[in-house]
Amino acid sequence: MRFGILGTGRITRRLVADLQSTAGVQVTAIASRDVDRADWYAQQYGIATGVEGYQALLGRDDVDAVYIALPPSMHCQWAVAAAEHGKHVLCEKPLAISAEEAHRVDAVCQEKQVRWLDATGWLHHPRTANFSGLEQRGKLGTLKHLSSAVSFYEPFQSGDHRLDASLGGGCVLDLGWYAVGLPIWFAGRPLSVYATAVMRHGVPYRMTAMMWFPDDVTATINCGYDVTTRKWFEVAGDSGSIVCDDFTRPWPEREARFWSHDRTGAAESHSFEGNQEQAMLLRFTKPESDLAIYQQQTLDTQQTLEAITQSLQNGQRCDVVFRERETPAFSSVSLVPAKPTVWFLSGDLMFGSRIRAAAEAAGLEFRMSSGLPTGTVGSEASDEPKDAENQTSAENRSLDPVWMILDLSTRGGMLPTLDADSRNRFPHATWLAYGPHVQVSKLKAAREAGIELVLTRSQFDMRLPTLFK
Ligand SMILES: NC(=O)C1=CN([C@@H]2O[C@H](COP(=O)(O)OP(=O)(O)OC[C@H]3O[C@@H](n4cnc5c(N)ncnc54)[C@H](OP(=O)(O)O)[C@@H]3O)[C@@H](O)[C@H]2O)C=CC1
Ligand SMILES: O=C1CO[C@H](CO)[C@@H](O)[C@@H]1O
Repeated sequence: MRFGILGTGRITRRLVADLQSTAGVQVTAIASRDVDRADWYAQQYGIATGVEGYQALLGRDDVDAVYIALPPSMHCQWAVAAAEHGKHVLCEKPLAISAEEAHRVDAVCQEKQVRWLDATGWLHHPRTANFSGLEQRGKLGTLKHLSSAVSFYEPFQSGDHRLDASLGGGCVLDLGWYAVGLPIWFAGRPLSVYATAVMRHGVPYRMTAMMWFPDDVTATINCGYDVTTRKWFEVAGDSGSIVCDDFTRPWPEREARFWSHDRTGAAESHSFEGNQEQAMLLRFTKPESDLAIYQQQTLDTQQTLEAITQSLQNGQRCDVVFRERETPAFSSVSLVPAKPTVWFLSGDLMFGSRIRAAAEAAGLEFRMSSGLPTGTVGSEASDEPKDAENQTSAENRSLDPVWMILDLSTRGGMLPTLDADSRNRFPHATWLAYGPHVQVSKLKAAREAGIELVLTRSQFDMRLPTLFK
């Protein structure tokens, strides 16, 4: 994949090297507002072309994908413009400055059939799959509380966008992206948030928030610009905890690490090699790798940060109202033989990673979406060209759900749409619904809707390791 870069700032300098050292990736052009700066960077980093202005880069035939490394307020505009030019979009975090903008990026990329991902590196470090996988998760017991803290002492350059509200500045969108993203990754979508901030330079300078999740899971987070460098989290269950002190990026010259604790204080230390940015780039550029779980994480993080901002403004605890993706990840055309798939209807990324592990252990594909996929299985192949750009969507279309798993704690629920018609679209699927044992009426409604297997969360938990075998 041939990349063009928008912007010549601090993060660009770091990511160019990762782009240039990732297999299958080339950097062919870099654009700046100032042509001399573009040329200087091109020469300095061995990039073929320096381009004046971001728009000119989008028109180039030697660019398949853009890396957007601009201030946050410019992300949506340039991500949408890139997608409209048929370019894949790798955008720096935060994806946008509002949930509405983030969903616009998602919708346009889906419509134009280009891939998108935000450049949150830690999600792709090999360590992350380990600390959120079945084995570590099992040691926690039932999840209860999460904490995270991300800060840097005044990491500014002159005229820094972090201190300019009109450019999307402030620690909420910047460092809160990591601190809030962490509990979402483990616990799924929060129900509500409460936040308070120290304001300086017209932007949130230090922010502390509380988050509430289903099943009485809670989280406390802190981020800011006037505290020393911290990038830690603790995830605690009723029988153990995981502690990590470098989750956003390993400390320089040290391996990535975390510790698992049991209730007696015995700690096991884990360390990992790996370059998270290269892992992210490989995932982004390989057509067969599914980005849906990361895109959902992005959209849910953006929505939660919006509720945090609302709480800062009105001083109240705010519900987080999630909107679903406009264009579903599954559509009606099958171009290649369908692959048996476990489809998880939920926003719970943590549980999703466990179901993925169990599905993959049984040789099944895994997909997750928060809305019911549209389309049918095994419909006629279309005359759409099978070129490289279409491979990903073709691959997505060739899935045959053999399990449809419905998380009843998903907000709004999906039962009303589970009529016979929608179920008939997936003729090979066994339907399973699960939810907290206290949600008696939801479990009953699922049974009445004709779902074959209705389980409490703990029953599902116990059956999961062997369910698909
Ligand atoms: N993933 C990660 O680990 C990190 C991510 N980031 C994210 O990357 C993005 C960029 O951050 P960073 O590289 O530190 O920012 P910089 O200010 O260093 O660079 C931003 C670049 O955007 C361009 N730009 C266009 N318009 C403006 C404007 N009005 N003001 C300032 N710059 C402008 C400039 O390039 P030019 O003039 O050449 O067009 C500038 O060099 C942010 O969203 C940030 O959150 C940042 C650090 C780490
Ligand atoms: O994502 C980021 C990671 O660290 C930086 C501090 O140097 C942040 O400000 C930045 O935006």
